[in-house]
Amino acid sequence: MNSSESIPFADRLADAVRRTHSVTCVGLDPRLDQLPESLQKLADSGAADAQAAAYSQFCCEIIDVVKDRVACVKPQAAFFEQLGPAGMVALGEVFRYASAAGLLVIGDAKRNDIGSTATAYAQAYLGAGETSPWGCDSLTVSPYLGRDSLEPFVEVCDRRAAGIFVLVKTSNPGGGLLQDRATDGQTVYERVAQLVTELNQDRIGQSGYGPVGAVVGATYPEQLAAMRKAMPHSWILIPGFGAQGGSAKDVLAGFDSDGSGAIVNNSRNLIFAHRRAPYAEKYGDRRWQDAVSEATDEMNEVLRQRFSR
Ligand SMILES: O=c1ccn([C@@H]2O[C@H](COP(=O)(O)O)[C@@H](O)[C@H]2O)c(=O)[nH]1
Repeated sequence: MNSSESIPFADRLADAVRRTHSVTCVGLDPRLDQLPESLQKLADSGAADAQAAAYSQFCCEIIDVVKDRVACVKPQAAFFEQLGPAGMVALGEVFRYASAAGLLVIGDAKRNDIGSTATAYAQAYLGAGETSPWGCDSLTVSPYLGRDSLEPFVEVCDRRAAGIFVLVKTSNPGGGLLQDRATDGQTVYERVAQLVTELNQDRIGQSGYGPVGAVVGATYPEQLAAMRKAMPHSWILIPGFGAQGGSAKDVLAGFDSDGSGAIVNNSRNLIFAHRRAPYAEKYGDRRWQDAVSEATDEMNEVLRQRFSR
């Protein structure tokens, strides 16, 4: 975990992308009804702790499959929180397992609050040792409470060589209701991007990127291109690829001219590949790990080919 790391998160991510030749981020979003049958059986009793154990095993097996294929994973806290305390224990297991496997961990919990409470969230997810049950390398955060709510996260990033991804232009169809509102000649998401850039100032590492990254959806390719230009020193986490309709062509504009600066998340279409064509026919439920492996290789390849054109 980041506790013993002194290399900034942004530089570690750049290294990991270079080493793995992959910009894929595997989203760990376990859903009981989509798990392979063998794991659904583990949760047969319906008890939260049995389901949490199934989620933990599922995610850890995925980590085993993808650890040498991708730079990072993004466990989605919601699916674990849904199970209460047992789920949160499982989430911690997944964070630690991924980290021990050498993957960078992006906790997707979209946290934030007023400054003093934000500090507690930051220490919880990005802190180290006894102050942090989670110790992720980075965390998704909401900008909605303003600059003073983001600063505590940035301070913990400075101390722990961690990173954050601020929600700038989200992938969901309804995000525009607030994010696209224009005031003082700019949209809300453009203003958030400006804030991201301001917070990164004086924090740029050797890779050319700072600890304050941004979330911009693959489902808005034009805005993604504009956001790439607006935040030249931020890593962009691009969700919305695959199940939400985003394609390799759509994400291209999120990258810098040398192919760096962005990672593309795919959750359902990778981790439940055994349920969809062509992998369902080929591997079925019993060889679900092979389906994850091939789907991940395919995503890597599709993105590499796009860059080489
Ligand atoms: O704008 C956003 C921000 C976060 N997400 C999260 O990413 C994954 C997407 O899952 P898929 O199965 O690949 O659609 C999920 O955890 C979302 O909460 C997002 O989709 N859009």
